Amino acid sequence: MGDRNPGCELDIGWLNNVHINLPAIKQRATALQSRRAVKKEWQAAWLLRALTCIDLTTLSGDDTSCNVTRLCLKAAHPLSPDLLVALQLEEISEKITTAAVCVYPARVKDAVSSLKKMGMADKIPVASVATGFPSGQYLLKTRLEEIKAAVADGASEIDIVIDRGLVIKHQWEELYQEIQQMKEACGPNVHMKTILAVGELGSLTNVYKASLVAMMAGSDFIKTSTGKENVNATLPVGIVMCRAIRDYYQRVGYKVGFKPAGGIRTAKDALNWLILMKEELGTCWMYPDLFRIGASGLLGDIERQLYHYATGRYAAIHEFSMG
Ligand SMILES: O=C[C@H](O)COP(=O)(O)O
Repeated sequence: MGDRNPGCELDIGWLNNVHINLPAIKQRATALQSRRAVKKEWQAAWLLRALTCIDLTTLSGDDTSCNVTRLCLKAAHPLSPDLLVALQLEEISEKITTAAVCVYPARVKDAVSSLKKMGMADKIPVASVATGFPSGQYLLKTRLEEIKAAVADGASEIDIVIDRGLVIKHQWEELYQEIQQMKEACGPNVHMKTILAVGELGSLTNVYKASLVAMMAGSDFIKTSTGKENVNATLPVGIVMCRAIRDYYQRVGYKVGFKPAGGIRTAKDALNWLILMKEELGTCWMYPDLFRIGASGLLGDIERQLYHYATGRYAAIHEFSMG
């Protein structure tokens, strides 16, 4: 990924000048899904692009070094050799990896050592969730320590969660300061993605304001959800966050990345998110330096659709090495 977002002063006036037109956002989300059809070789190319933007994730209570190793193997070799041949991609197979792996802080060492053993540590970054994921309901001191520990163990990307209470109570100054401290805890070389947990923020207006505060405080990416809320990544929320990113870019001059995450399971979902990026932010936001999809269960369906494109038939999900 490129430079880090320097952030800017907290601008409360900007926050107070926000109006979200809910029916228009919903209409736009519906239109995005129906207007643009990506078919045949274009669909295969878009699915490959989506694959390279995935933060391949495991965030389960029963994660062990074994399934983290398997995750890393899958991230490094997401498509089977047969499928790569069928797609005529064998010559560039080393370029076809997921964007990162994403794990709990306690599993960072496992992921780093697995990738090192595969010779992929320089190519696939390890992202760690942190700051009391998924709730964020821990003392700030503990949350900051968690970031530092994950970085010390080798994480080069940190996905922080915010304290949703600060958004619900409109404590923008406190939110700004907490995120700034988290950025500082990440150190100079680590990219920070800020998870807003949009399903718990109460309104799209709050989503827009929280997006702006997160960017003003220096977040390199803003991310929709932890995957653990009742409502996770939805297109209306994505539109609002992308417009906040666009507004921030126009005013501050820095391109912040976007990561939808939570409940993204199908190739069609992935295409819809890519369409949203293209239409709302433009093609430069369709690459892993500015776009990630956080997903634990998406890769299997992308593989399945690519298999169908290459062979004309569908394979069962269990025919692939990991769904
Ligand atoms: O950060 C990524 C999310 O936790 C993934 O959510 P998911 O398991 O619903 O794909």
